[in-house]
Amino acid sequence: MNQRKTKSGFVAIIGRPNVGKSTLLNQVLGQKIAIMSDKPQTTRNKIRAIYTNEQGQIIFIDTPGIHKPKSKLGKYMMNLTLTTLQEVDLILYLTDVTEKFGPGEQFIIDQLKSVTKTPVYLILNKIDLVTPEELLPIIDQYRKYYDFTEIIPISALKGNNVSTLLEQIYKILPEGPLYYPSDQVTEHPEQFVVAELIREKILNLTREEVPHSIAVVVESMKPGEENPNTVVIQAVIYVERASQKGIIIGKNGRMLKEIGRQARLDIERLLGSKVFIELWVKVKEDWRNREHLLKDFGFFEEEDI
Ligand SMILES: Nc1nc2c(ncn2[C@@H]2O[C@H](COP(=O)(O)OP(=O)(O)OP(=O)(O)O)[C@@H](O)[C@H]2O)c(=O)[nH]1
Repeated sequence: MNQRKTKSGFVAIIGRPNVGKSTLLNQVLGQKIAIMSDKPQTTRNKIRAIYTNEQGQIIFIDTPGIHKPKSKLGKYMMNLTLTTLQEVDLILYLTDVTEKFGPGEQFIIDQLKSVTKTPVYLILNKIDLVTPEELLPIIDQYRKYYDFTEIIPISALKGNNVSTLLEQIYKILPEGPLYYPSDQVTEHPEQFVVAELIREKILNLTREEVPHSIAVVVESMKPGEENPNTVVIQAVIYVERASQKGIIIGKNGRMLKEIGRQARLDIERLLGSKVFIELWVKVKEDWRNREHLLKDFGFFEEEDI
């Protein structure tokens, strides 16, 4: 058979918190796999989303973002991100066109200059919120600081120009095999996605009262004993202080129940089966700064695997 050659490669998505990285991944894949929230800094792990079409396969790496690290965990994540950027085929630097160019963007560009020869596409997101006249000076401003291989304005939310972006990505990717089966959209085990969905519900429902430092660990995910077509999930929500535990549990357990209910609906959609969730809340003080705890939460150096 005369098989057409496919292209494939790894693409890192970087950008300041809240610029729309998760929204873009979800738009590309058409399903909910990366966490979305209107709060900054909710993506902590590398989420790999896998897009396959007749041209080939794009493996997206959603990095935790580049910013001045404040804690040990922050420093760790920053190193993880910088190492990743050396290894990928392309970097998508996502920015929010409604935000003024400031020190945050300058910091990212400085890092890009110092660490990598990987081509960088500047992706100007949220163009649905500005006029074309407003967009041009923004493009000029970014051009002054860095020689981007491409500059592509999109709206991740509305889907504008996202197909152009995909074409431009394929343009730069080398010929290569499909690394993953074509129906696979994420490399992470379902457990990770489930934990992220629960975390998303907590952040959305508790608003400003609970910090992003909470962690969710799915301890088990098994078919139900009575009905094997159902899935029973047991997960622990880790907080830093007892007061946060109170907020998450809520009056008469109402908040925790609502978190579980909303997460269940999303997870049922993800897994395509009926789901039961049991949630616990535990206090682990100041886990951000305790190295030995990082491993518990799945933060480890690549060499350790
Ligand atoms: N109007 C508009 N809003 C957008 C667009 N893309 C993302 N948003 C909104 O911006 C907010 C942040 O989007 P996310 O996708 O969570 O951002 P993120 O970069 O993944 O954020 P972190 O996970 O914190 O790094 C959400 O409220 C999105 O709905 C867009 O193209 N247009």
